[in-house]
Amino acid sequence: MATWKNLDTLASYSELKDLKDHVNIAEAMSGEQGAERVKKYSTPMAAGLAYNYAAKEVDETVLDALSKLADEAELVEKFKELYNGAVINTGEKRMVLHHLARTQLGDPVVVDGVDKREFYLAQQKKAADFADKVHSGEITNENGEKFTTVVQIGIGGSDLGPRALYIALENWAKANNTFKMEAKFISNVDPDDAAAVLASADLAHSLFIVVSKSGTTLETLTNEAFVKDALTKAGLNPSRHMLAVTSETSPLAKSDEYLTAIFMDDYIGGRYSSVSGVGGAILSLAFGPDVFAAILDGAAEEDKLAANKNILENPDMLDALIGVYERNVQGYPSTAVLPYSQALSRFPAHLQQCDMESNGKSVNRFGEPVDYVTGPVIFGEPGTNGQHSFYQLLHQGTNIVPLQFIGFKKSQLGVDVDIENSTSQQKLCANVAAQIVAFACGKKDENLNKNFKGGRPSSIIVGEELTPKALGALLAHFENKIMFQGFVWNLNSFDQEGVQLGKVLAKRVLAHDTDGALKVYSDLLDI
Ligand SMILES: O=P(O)(O)OC[C@H]1O[C@H](O)[C@H](O)[C@@H](O)[C@@H]1O
Repeated sequence: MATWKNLDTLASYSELKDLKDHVNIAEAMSGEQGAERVKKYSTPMAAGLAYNYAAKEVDETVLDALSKLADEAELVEKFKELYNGAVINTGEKRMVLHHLARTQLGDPVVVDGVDKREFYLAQQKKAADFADKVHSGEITNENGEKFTTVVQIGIGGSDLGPRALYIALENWAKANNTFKMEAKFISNVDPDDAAAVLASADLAHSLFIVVSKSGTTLETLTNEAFVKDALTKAGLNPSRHMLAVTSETSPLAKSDEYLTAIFMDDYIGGRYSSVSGVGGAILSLAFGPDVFAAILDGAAEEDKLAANKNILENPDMLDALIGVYERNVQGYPSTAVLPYSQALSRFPAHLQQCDMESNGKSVNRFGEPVDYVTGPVIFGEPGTNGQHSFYQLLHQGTNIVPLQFIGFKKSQLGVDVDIENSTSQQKLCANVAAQIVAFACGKKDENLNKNFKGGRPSSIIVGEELTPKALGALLAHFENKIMFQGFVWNLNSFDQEGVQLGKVLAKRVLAHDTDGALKVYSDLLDI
């Protein structure tokens, strides 16, 4: 059994702290030495991706210290306990089994006589069979016409991951003839969200997936009622247009108002649920079950790498440890995720939930306050758009923000033009290469307003093309990174008590049970 200790009790952490400002990245990345680093500091990921950390503030000494930290914090042992079914989510007293939805890394995990791997596979099959029947026209609307659009109703983990993955593969599926149905998403309780999506959809040919693990989320239940109302007003029978993805114990599971219900369980957290029916139903309907299976394959391959004890061969753990060094030793407050791929436009938003809801905590897994900083603020936008927006601060602002670039050699659609001797794809890739060096090395200028200090660390995940498998690997990489960081910080990364208070107060406002500032704000907003 691994022992769970606070980071500041570990000897290897004291050693690591002595290495503050150990590497001058501006120097290290200049000239021949820089060229050597780019070749050397790269480790393979799944699906042909590579994690290149040449522009991070590391060298052999820092890597050695990080390796000692990984060993002392027993990161691989803790991961093993997690996938073998230990109660890692101490706050909710639950196992954490999202890896099991894509691969069996360890022992069978059996609950009440049910093998959980079998359960997840059965639900995947249920989603796949349902999608096949919709595509073949076995399941149709009341007039016997095929459904053409699928709309997911969900929020948080029941929206962000599936939406990011759908957007990531929409063009790829079109280019590879696997595009089956257009997908849309309704998440916000803002009525303009549902109204706008419904106005853009052909209701008679639309399927709606109500996705809520708990089956009690205010926004999702409200939007479900909103959609049912619209369907009824259009003379359609809602129960012929809706399916549910939920826990077997949730109120939605008992309803007979759905075409089918695909189940998840308490052991897959919302923000880790894209690989369950939460992502499986919509992605199988939109692109076909094989595409969803390929995402799972990519994730499974990455998970296997995450079980490797050698940090140089475990890109997820290495990324996590470098992040801890940046946060706890260098004191950087945030991390930017910068995909140079329009297809990944919602991926930073998904990671924002995944990371900040997991590791945005001030008490350890035993409920005791910790004396060190934990999860960073995560934000990001695709490049090159971000360059024309917030990169000014990243280059010359007073805070150093570590950067996580993602780039692909090929575009998904392959439609391009050659202008001034380069294609758009080449221009895109040229920009990411330029940014890494600009951030790391800077440029001296006597005019301080034009001076770039450099010393701004970044890493890049590089791939051939954003395929379903590469996307699965990318998803798992970040999930595993967040998990390892939670282990280092001795947090429970798998509950989210911090979202509760606001919900409780909102209920009081709606029940007109307010006083003090809450009452005045309620009046101000006309509630
Ligand atoms: O899937 P649901 O139960 O509807 O939950 C949807 C979301 O709401 C909660 O407030 C949590 O913050 C999220 O982690 C969760 O993904």
